[in-house]
Amino acid sequence: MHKAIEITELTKVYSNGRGISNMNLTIDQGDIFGFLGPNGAGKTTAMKVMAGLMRPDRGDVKIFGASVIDDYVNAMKHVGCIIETAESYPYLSANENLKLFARFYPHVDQKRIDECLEITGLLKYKNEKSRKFSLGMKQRLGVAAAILSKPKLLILDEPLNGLDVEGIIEMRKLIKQLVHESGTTFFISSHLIHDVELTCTRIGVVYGGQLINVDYTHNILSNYSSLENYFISEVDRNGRV
Ligand SMILES: Nc1ncnc2c1ncn2[C@@H]1O[C@H](COP(=O)(O)OP(=O)(O)OP(=O)(O)O)[C@@H](O)[C@H]1O
Repeated sequence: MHKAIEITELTKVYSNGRGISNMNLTIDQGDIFGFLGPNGAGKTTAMKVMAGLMRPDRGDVKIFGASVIDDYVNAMKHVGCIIETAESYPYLSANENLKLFARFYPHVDQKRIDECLEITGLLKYKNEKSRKFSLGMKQRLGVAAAILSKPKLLILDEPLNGLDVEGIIEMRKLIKQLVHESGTTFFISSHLIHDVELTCTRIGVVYGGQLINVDYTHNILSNYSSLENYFISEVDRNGRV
C-alpha cells in the first residue's frame, strides 16, 4: 500500500532567505496529521508545494505514490484541499457554488452535492447566498467543495482560523466523522496547540522552516503533561530562532 504522503528533502527558500529547508515526512493512510507551528514557521509554504501551487527548489512530494512535480494529475486525483482561505462566490448560493466546483468532476452530480451539504450541515442553507454565511459556515462550504470528489486525502491549511468555540468543535467533529465514515486521511496545519492535541493522531512540529520532530499524539501525551509542554521543549531543544 502506498503511503498517503511522502515528503523528501523538501526545500523552498524565498529571495529574503526565509521558507522551508530539507523537510522529510511520511504520512500513513488514515492518519489525522497535525502540522503544528507558529506564524511564519513554513506550514503554508510546504502545503503550497504539496498542492502543486508552488515548485520547490529541491526535493519532492509524492501523494499515493505519484510525484506532484512529475505526475501532477495522478498525484492530485485523490486530493481535496483548502489552502489559505476557503473561497466562495458570495452572490451564489451554497448549492450554486458547489455546482461550479462539480464541473471539474464529471461523476459529481446533484445527489453528491446534496450529500456533501448534508455531511457539512449546510443542507438547510442550500439556497442561501454564501455572502450571508458566518465564517464557520464558509469554512464548512469549503470542506463541502473539497470532499465533492470523495478524495482519499484532505489537505487543510488552518481550517480553524477565525472560528469561534462552537465552530471549532463542529469542524473537529466533521473531521472525525469523515475519518470514521470514509477513512479519509487528513493533513491539517494549525498554530492552535490545544486543538491539534484534541484532533490529530500524529503531530509534526515545524519551527523556523524546519520540521523538528514527529510523533504520535498518544506517545507525546504519555511523556508530557500537555502538547504545549512538548512543543516548548522541542523548540528549546532545537534552539529558538
Ligand atoms: N512569497 C513570499 N515571499 C517571501 N517570503 C515569504 C513568502 N511567503 C512566505 N514567506 C516567508 O516564509 C516564511 C514561512 O511562511 P509561511 O507562510 O509558510 O508560514 P506559516 O507557517 O504558514 O505561517 P502562518 O501561520 O502565519 O500562515 C515566513 O517567514 C514568511 O514571511
